[in-house]
Amino acid sequence: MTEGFDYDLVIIGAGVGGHGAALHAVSCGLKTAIVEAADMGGTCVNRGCIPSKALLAASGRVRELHNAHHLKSLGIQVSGVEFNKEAIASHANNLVSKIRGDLTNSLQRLGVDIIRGRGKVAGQQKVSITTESGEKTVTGKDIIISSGSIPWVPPGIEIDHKTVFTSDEGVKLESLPPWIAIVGSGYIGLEFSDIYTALGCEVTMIEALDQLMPGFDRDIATIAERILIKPRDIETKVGILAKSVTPGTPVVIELADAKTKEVVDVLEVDACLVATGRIPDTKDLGLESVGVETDRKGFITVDDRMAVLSGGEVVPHLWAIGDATGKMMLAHAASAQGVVAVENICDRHRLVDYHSIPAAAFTHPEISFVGYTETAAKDLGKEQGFEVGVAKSYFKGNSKAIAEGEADGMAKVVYRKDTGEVLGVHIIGMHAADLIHEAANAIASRNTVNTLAYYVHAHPTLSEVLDEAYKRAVGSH
Ligand SMILES: Cc1cc2nc3c(=O)[nH]c(=O)nc-3n(C[C@H](O)[C@H](O)[C@H](O)COP(=O)(O)OP(=O)(O)OC[C@H]3O[C@@H](n4cnc5c(N)ncnc54)[C@H](O)[C@@H]3O)c2cc1C
Ligand SMILES: NC(=O)c1ccc[n+]([C@@H]2O[C@H](COP(=O)([O-])OP(=O)(O)OC[C@H]3O[C@@H](n4cnc5c(N)ncnc54)[C@H](O)[C@@H]3O)[C@@H](O)[C@H]2O)c1
Repeated sequence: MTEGFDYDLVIIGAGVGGHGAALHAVSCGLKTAIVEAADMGGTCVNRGCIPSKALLAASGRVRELHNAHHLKSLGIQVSGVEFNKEAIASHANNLVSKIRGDLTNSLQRLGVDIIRGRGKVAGQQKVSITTESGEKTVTGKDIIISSGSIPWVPPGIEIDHKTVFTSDEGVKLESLPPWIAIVGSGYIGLEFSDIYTALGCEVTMIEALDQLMPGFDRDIATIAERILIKPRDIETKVGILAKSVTPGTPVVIELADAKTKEVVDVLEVDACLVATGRIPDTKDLGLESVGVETDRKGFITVDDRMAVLSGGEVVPHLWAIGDATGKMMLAHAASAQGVVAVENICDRHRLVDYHSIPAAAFTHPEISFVGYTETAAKDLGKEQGFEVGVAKSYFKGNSKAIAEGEADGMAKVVYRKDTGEVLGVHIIGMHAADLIHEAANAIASRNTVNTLAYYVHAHPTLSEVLDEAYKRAVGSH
């Protein structure tokens, strides 16, 4: 332990980012404390990844069992499917309690001091904490801020947490409204439309930009629309802004043209889920005590070592990770950033390689990607003077997918034509979220399609979809 300090490292926020940083800090021999104002595990464990994936698992089964045509093709007949909303909600809730308990125990077992209360930077290498039993100050040689994010609700939208709500309430599955509007077609909008339609709700999806799923590769978004939106009970309103949402029975939504802002229609629905993005939870963190200002949106500015910057200069011994930095609002990115921050605290130079961090939407089927979209790769190619190649392969040509009767989907590899380096991979199809890691590792090691095309994949597996795409890229198939 560093002399003169209570701790080597004090972490503010025990979400996935703070947890990942704490585990790595202990393995590096740092005496560590973690400060948490609310629920251990933060957004991912309590209101994000974990409960939403539990709901997707249960609702996905319901969808599958309702699909008589699909079951019949496998020789199966099911006479009626019943589900209990409360029991599905309990499955999610029980999973949250279990993972939160496991996360807390893992910290305790490793000797991390958990301090319950609201932490605040109180000058260099000092954190003050408002606890139930009063104010307490601890010193740390280094401080990591991992305070996370909260839902962003656009002006004009009123939340009553019952008829108009965000994912914070959505994951509790308190109601199954017959007709629900979902504002936003990003990750949360997509995943919840999957849950609600599987459980029998009618959905109207409202997206302000002129494309659904604007963050995804265009080919993937087109297929996603064909598989995940069109055949389901989902009406879409694209290029349309939810200008005002008023809670009640019914919920009243004023729809405006996103460009002119003029009201074009009024919707009356049973409920509304607002999934319009997230903002950093960085207010009242005492950053001014060390001369740090957040950016315009409230994110803490950091370099790729995760050191906090003020006016472009590194603030000594202060680090920030996770959603609060806005670099990539994903759980695994937050904990990877935590590991990188700790490595640098230990004087081992390490940078976050965002290019190789994968992302996934856990819809049925799943969508996943890593690296550049085709459009972004082509822009980069123009700038740097290289040509971009694209190779696609389809689940309908994959024996395992056909055996499962789930042969809808595509894998797309985007690569440099001159060197063969893989720039991006995009998959939609069965188990896409698991399949992406081979591509993520390939990008992390800057591997090329020329090498990857000769790696051997077990047969028959879904991983052969990617194998096929690499082989097509080099023209061997
Ligand atoms: C519905 C939903 C589904 C999601 N699904 C996925 C998914 O499938 N995969 C994925 O990768 N990501 C998913 N995410 C995103 C993921 O949850 C976040 O990227 C992740 O939680 C960020 O971790 P974090 O540690 O930065 O912040 P958080 O998890 O937000 O944790 C921050 C913690 O800091 C605490 N805190 C804040 N201020 C203070 C303070 N002053 N003092 C003490 N404590 C403080 C908060 O109480 C909180 O517990 C999902 C998000 C949502 C909303
Ligand atoms: N599987 C996962 O990894 C996962 C799942 C859920 C959430 N998350 C994380 O949570 C974050 C938040 O998710 P999200 O879906 O809320 O945000 P998002 O940024 O992915 O999508 C928000 C969408 O809402 C639209 N929008 C904003 N205001 C609008 C308005 N007034 N009317 C109509 N449309 C409007 C935007 O154009 C955008 O397409 C994501 O950035 C993601 O990092 C990840």
